[in-house]
Amino acid sequence: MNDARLEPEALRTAMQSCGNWAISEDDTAISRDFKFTDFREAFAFMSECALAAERLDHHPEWSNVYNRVGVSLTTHSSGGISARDIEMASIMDRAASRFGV
Ligand SMILES: C[C@H](O)[C@H](O)[C@H]1CNC2=NC(N)=NC(=O)C2=N1
Repeated sequence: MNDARLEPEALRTAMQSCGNWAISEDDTAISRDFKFTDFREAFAFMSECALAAERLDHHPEWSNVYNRVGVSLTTHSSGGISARDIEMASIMDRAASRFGV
C-alpha cells in the first residue's frame, strides 16, 4: 500500500468513504470517537482492530475510557494522511458497525 501523503484533493475524495472521521486542522491526522454500549464491547472492538492493525502494519493512536474509544490515524513516515490511514479507518468503521455503532 502507498504510504505517500495524500494531496488535498485526493484526501477530500478519499474522505467521502469516511464520513464520520474528522481531518485535523493541519491535515496530518484523521480522528473519530466511537461510543459503545459498555466497556466489554469497546474492548472487543479494540481487540479486533488491534489484530487488523497488526496485519496492516499500521497502528492507531487511541485511548479508551469505559465505553468510549478515541482514535487518531496518521502515517508517521509521510508526516500526513495516507491511503493506509483511510484503509485502517474503513476497517474500524466496519468493525464498529458489527457492534451497532
Ligand atoms: C516499520 C513499520 O512498517 C513502520 O514503522 C510502520 C508501523 N506502523 C505504523 N503505524 C502508523 N499509524 N503510521 C506509520 O507510519 C507506521 N509505520
